[in-house]
Amino acid sequence: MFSPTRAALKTAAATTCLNGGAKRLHTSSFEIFRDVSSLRDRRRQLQKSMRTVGLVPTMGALHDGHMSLIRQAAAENSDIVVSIYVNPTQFGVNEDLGSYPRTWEADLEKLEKLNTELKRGGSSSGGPGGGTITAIFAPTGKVMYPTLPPTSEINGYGSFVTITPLATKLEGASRPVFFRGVATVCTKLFNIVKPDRVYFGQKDVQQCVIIRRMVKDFHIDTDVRIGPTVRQPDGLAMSSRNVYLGSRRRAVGLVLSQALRAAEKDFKDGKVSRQDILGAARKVADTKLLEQKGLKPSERALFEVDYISLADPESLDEVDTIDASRGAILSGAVKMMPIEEAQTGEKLGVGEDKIAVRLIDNIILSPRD
Ligand SMILES: Nc1ncnc2c1ncn2[C@@H]1O[C@H](COP(=O)(O)OP(=O)(O)OP(=O)(O)O)[C@@H](O)[C@H]1O
Ligand SMILES: CC(C)(CO)[C@@H](O)C(=O)[O-]
Ligand code: BAL
Repeated sequence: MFSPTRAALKTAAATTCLNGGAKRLHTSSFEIFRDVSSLRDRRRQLQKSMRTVGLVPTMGALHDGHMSLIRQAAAENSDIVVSIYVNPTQFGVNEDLGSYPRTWEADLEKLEKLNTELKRGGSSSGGPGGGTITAIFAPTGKVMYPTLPPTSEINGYGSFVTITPLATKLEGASRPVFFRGVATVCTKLFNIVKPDRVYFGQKDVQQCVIIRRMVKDFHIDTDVRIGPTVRQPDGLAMSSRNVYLGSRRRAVGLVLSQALRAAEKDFKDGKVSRQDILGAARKVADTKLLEQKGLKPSERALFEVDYISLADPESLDEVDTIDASRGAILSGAVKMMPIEEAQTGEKLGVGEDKIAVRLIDNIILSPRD
């Protein structure tokens, strides 16, 4: 019988929760691994028992988007590994690594709650597919980057995985080291966990395309599964970074999903040209920006559109006309600028809305038969 090493902490010892005003320890159903060898021991044991493993890579600050990926993994595997690691190499030197939300205790509680639900679910051992969360992998920086300290410099030294030209397009144009960092850390995670299946969210659509390409080109023995984008009722895509948005920027930030929806409507109405489809999206964004610029600094939330793209689903090359047999990816990024003047009593986000926030979103325009 496997017994956890010191590195595989039982969450019982790692988390506390408030219950009726009193702090109490609660026992939990998964193990937390901080190093590679103990997790590998566990993986070998699962392999011997013919169990299947689904890996859900995350950077923590968990929300319903992450939970839906875990549910999907539970429907398709017996055991789920959730990794929580804020990977420094995917943040550019001037990006928000330092302020990226870190909510370890709350994350564990959410995972515990979900596991209870999965255990009660469809089958005797777990959710509809029988799966439950078996392990959390929360490595240290030294574990993930054992030789050289991680660098975010474009020409910095290190062992990196690069997937070009995909990594240079769309998000990569504004975040030049982003996908090098993502591909590198995911290669490490896949090597460590050896998952049968890996789960990624469509919200980060370029990441999905790149991971698929990486798995194909490096013959990585895993199946890439993509979960749908989970949204707030008004359409805003859930994202860990949404906590930075106070009510004013949150309301205006909806412009991205609204612009993409307008473009999707044109496609559904039979239009296939770039000009028509992106024109519809730009009109929504331009109108909103003009409206905001007309308001007082204490009332407005300004934003910059980084890109709105209509691209081929595999190459991510921009397309002039949608090929009906391939469909296209409609995607965009906007930067919500810091608010200029807060009102008394205004609901502000984490960081008091002084941090610029990059929002991304996309819609898949499916091939027509
Ligand atoms: N709204 C969502 N719906 C479905 N999957 C999501 C959603 N948001 C994130 N994911 C997926 O969860 C996984 C982990 O993402 P991550 O931890 O970076 O969260 P995030 O919300 O994307 O954070 P960020 O604010 O950095 O974009 C990724 O595969 C990502 O695509
Ligand atoms: C896949 C990932 C966990 C790699 O750090 C990250 O890019 C994310 O959360 O989308
Ligand atoms: N989910 C994307 C992670 C990032 O923006 O760094």
